[in-house]
Amino acid sequence: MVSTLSHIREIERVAMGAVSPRDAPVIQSWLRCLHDYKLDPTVAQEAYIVPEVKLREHREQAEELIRIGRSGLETLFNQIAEQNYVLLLSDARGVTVDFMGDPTFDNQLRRAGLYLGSEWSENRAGTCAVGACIVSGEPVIIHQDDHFDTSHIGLTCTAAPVFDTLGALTAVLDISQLRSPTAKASQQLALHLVASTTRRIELANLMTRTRNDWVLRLARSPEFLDVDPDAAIALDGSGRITGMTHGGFGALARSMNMHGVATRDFLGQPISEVFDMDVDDLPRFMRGRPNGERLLRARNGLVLFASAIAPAVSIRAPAVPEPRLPRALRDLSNGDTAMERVQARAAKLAARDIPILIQGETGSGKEFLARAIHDSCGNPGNFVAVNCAAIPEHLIESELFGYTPGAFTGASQKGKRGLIEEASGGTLFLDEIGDMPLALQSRLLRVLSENEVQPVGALKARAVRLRVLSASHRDLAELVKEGRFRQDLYYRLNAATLTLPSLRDRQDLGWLLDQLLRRIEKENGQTYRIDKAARAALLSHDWPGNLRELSNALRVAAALAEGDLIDLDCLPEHLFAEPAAQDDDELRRALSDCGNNVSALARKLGVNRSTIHRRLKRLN
Ligand SMILES: Nc1ncnc2c1ncn2[C@@H]1O[C@H](COP(=O)(O)OP(=O)(O)OP(=O)(O)O)[C@@H](O)[C@H]1O
Repeated sequence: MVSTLSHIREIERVAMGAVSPRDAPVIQSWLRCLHDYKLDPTVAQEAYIVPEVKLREHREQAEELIRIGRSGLETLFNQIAEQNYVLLLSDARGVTVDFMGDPTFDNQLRRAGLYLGSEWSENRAGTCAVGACIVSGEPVIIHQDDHFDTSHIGLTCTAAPVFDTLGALTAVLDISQLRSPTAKASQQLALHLVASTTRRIELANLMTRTRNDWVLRLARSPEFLDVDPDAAIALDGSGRITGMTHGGFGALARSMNMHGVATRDFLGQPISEVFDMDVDDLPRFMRGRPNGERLLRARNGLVLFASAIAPAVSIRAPAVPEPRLPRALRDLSNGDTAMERVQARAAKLAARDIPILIQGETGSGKEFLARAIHDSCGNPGNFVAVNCAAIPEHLIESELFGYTPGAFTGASQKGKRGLIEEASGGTLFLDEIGDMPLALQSRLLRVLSENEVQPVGALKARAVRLRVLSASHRDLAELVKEGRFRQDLYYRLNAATLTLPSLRDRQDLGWLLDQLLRRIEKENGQTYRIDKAARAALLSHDWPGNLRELSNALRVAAALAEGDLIDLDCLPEHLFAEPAAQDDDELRRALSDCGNNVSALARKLGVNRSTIHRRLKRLN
């Protein structure tokens, strides 16, 4: 093994610009350690294990990934345990959230940092496989004195990234040995094993998350098509790519000569842009067909084998077929549990004439959902949205109910059909219903009970047939208690409630961001890219104005973009503002009241754990 001193001298020579025979990823990482993280090669630092409480938080956040990845990890561990490898699954911040190793060596492994809770981010540990993999997004071997810190130069570590279906790096799988042969080539098999395990974890994750989409599996050879494909793509009902196994598809894209194209750029594209097929061809690729018929030609000519799996809702439960979500409701989310529940309930309610109250913070998409329910219910009439807070109080009555010619001073000579009548045969959407004056609440109640409307000044009522959806960001039950909202109207409007999650609690924020950007691209007739830092800033903001705020921020960013690149400079400054100090103190106190248990606090405040973690992170 090399001496500590000669290792330090080598790093110093590289720092001076000397040419080195080491692999490029190693040299790039050494330079980052020196220049970006200002690490000193002469200062050795033992491996860092995060405190128990922190580890619990990291594990809680990675809970689903650990569950999905477990069987792949166990299979891999069984293959490598004989050679005294240990296996580490780290999160995107480099903290080991799952670990498998031989308990006989527990003490040595813990000291070396090959243990649950060890943090292998590059800025803390210097060049290491997990850290270099997080930065580059590529599989990597960091063998013995490739490590920057002399404390780690005995180890050999091989890591590969795990991406979520939208291309964000969510975890790194690493296998390491305390002692290994000197030749780095001895780790090539390890590299192959971790890369194929991450490919399988990504596939399992895609299958779990895209139950409402088609999945197209791709393989270079027919034997592996159904058992261990090279990559998989999820497609929505119109044939657009909604997700993929990024590691596997990246490798396929390279063999299709698509070098330098980020796999994320394929999201939202019609499948016909990449392959010689259309959405209607998908059933042709389903299992049971001879492999010869399941050939798929890429646009560049490469021929692959493809196997299609229809949306799982109709496949997995043939006995009680779940209706596929109507198109308009299907596109509201992608992988957010709370939204999936809202969508499923909305689809069932849309089919019946049941009044629905939609609750949610401002900008969380209440009107968007109401419109989707209207579009799904098949009523031929209009969707008429009335914002009860925006119409001046003295006009609400005439706007809603209409009036007869000359009904009051200033009224039009021709009279006016009210919005309620406009909506007859369709949907009346009463937004901010909590702001409707009490007197009008009684008249509205009569319309709903008797299915007729009496315009101002009219002697006779006219029949109407309405579906009523209403929304409020205020707690209507509370307004009823305070006597500011009629209880009977509340029950009439609120046969069922749908509550939209706020944006900061959504698990599919990255997907929403891409959706909104696609919409802006269409409006502007131009495509955009968001760089890593800007994307991270967008993903970590709290979004008090929810989807409206995000959509506006992206519109401004697109306008400010140099060419097609959206970077930090294009984002509104308030995105980087810190929360008020008073809020921070309150949060600390609330956490301490809950015995420093994040889950308990999240339950108490009615938000996701990730929201609390994000705020705590900002508090440091
Ligand atoms: N699921 C979605 N996908 C894409 N865009 C959405 C989605 N939901 C809402 N939006 C967009 O977000 C913005 C705000 O949505 P919307 O007006 O429906 O919110 P709201 O909750 O009704 O707001 P408010 O409380 O102010 O009335 C709109 O521009 C809408 O197009």
